Amino acid sequence: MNILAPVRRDRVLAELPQCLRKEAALHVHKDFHPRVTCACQEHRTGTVGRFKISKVIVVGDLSVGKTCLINRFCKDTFDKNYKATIGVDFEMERFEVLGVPFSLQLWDTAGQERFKCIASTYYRGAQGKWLGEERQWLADALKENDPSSVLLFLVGSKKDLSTPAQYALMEKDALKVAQEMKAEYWAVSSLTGENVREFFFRVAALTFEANVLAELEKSGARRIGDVVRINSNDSNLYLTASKKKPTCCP
Ligand SMILES: Nc1nc2c(ncn2[C@@H]2O[C@H](COP(=O)(O)OP(=O)(O)OP(=O)(O)O)[C@@H](O)[C@H]2O)c(=O)[nH]1
Ligand SMILES: [Mg+2]
Repeated sequence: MNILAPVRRDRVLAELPQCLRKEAALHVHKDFHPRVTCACQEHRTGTVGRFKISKVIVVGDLSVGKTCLINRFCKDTFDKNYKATIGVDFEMERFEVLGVPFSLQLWDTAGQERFKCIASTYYRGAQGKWLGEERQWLADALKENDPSSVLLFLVGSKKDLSTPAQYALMEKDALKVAQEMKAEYWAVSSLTGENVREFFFRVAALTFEANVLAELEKSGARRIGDVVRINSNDSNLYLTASKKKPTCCP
């Protein structure tokens, strides 16, 4: 029985959303990895789409706009009054990627120093992150995770506050920082909504892709969709038999 409400039509991804700047992107492929597309077509995505929920942790200095960014995407609202986040909040967002349900838990942490210790306990198991200028955030957040399983995004906030000339100057530096951190660069405005949806869709898509690839890797010889036959008369109790040969995967 499916007790979940259907995924909103505006959270459906049929194609890979593109990066903002090719110079600082996690990858620049036009489409999802062919193994991922194939696995989705053949319903071989394992725990992705069933139980798995990916964690996205938004970190950065106080008042840089973390809460507003999440609220613009999740609730399409914007509050010009600043209310500091205390500890940590979270929102759940459900997507459908290549026909497979996929959930992201968006964790909104406090930028204020005195709440930082609370936030750091939530970093564990995170797969996507957003960072302000302070690089200490990156070090703290990565301490709790295997860096190879984390996707990093460096987001410039409040784009509406700069003139195009000011922005162009800032972007040059930001791209350099993103390259050094091996992060994908984005610039958004929660006030106008510019790039907010594009950014979260890109996060969802790349996280989904990485999860499915990891799942396929894990299944290895035991391909997702195989059946395990148990025969008590057999000295070799566990035999795996492939139900269906994949048709399009290498
Ligand atoms: N002009 C403009 N103001 C913004 C934007 N995003 C956030 N702000 C303002 O910046 C202030 C801080 O925003 P928050 O989202 O609360 O900041 P935060 O990073 O969550 O702060 P902490 O919870 O203390 O860590 C608020 O007054 C917002 O209205 C934006 O895109 N443009
Ligand atoms: Mg906040």
